[in-house]
Amino acid sequence: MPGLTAPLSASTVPFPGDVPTHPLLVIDHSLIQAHDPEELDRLWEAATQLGFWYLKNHGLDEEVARMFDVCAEAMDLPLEEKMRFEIGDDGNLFGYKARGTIATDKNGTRDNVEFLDIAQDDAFSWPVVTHRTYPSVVTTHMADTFTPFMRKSAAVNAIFLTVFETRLGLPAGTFAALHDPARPNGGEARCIRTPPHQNSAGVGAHTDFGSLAIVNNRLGGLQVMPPGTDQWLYIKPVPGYAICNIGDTLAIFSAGILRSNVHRVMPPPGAQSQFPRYSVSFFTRPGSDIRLRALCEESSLIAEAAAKAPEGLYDPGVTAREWLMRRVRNLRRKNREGWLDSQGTEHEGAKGH
Ligand SMILES: O=C(O)CCC(=O)C(=O)O
Ligand SMILES: [Fe+2]
Repeated sequence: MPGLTAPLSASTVPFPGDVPTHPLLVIDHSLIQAHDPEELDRLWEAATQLGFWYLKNHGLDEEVARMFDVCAEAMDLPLEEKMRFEIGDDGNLFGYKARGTIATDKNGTRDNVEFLDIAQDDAFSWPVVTHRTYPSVVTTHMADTFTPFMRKSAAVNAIFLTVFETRLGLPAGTFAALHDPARPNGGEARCIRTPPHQNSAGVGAHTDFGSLAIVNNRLGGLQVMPPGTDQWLYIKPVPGYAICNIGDTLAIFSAGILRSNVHRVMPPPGAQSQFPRYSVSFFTRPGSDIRLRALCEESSLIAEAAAKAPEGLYDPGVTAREWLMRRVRNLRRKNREGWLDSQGTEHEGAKGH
């Protein structure tokens, strides 16, 4: 009966209490800024053990709230308008990624998520276009929503990078130079929308391509597999907390000392599955022309770690741009050759590529 029960909404249906979750370390950004020694130790532990942590007191609440609103509005644009900005199969990532274009497993299962990826370079150079143009809602809200969200998120990540380079024994400013926003780079904001009532992975198991991610979630679905286990654990969204993680390019620069851990996005658990799921992320990535390699000459700690690692693991022989494009190309279903499962069955999409 109307009035007796409050209407269900995504913000009032809680994350269920009976699914396995990971108790991520909680890092207080204001204590990191104040160089609190214990907090710096905890950040280092989080970054090297799991590669994921919660971040509180980050000062991004208003910017993130605006991003959720504007991203929902942008995703509501007609599909044909969004498709004018589709990223295609050549390895580009900035723009719109339609549902069903990425394989979420080796059998080529189609993903069910839409992405809108907006380059940091475009947001920072706005209204000058550095890489490309975007759907109308993004253009309308670049200056009041995307640019401030990215500027603040980039500043948070810049502080993390300073902490990490100190701990790694790198000369001051090494990571700042590798991620200099003044030179073209792969940094971006990403909005993701998953429709309600799904039963397969939205984003398949992956490690992030770049250096650092800040993920903002209201509904569950993000899962992490702790090292040495084969169990997926949910990362429960906590109001006011962002979820931060290390990506592959920081793992490469540090010869694996900083951990880029596997994760995926499943449909929201329990009653939350009846709502569309939105997430708002920011990714810091290296300068496009930076050659990816462990920074052995710059740090004896990294040199020691690299010496123990399998040959070539932290020296992929490509620039950050080539690395990103290769990883994105490999995700697209159209570029995956021979959809062969363990029975040798060829799946749709295999031919002609
Ligand atoms: O939507 C999320 O919670 C995380 C998305 C993610 O892992 C990614 O975009 O790399
Ligand atoms: Fe990710």
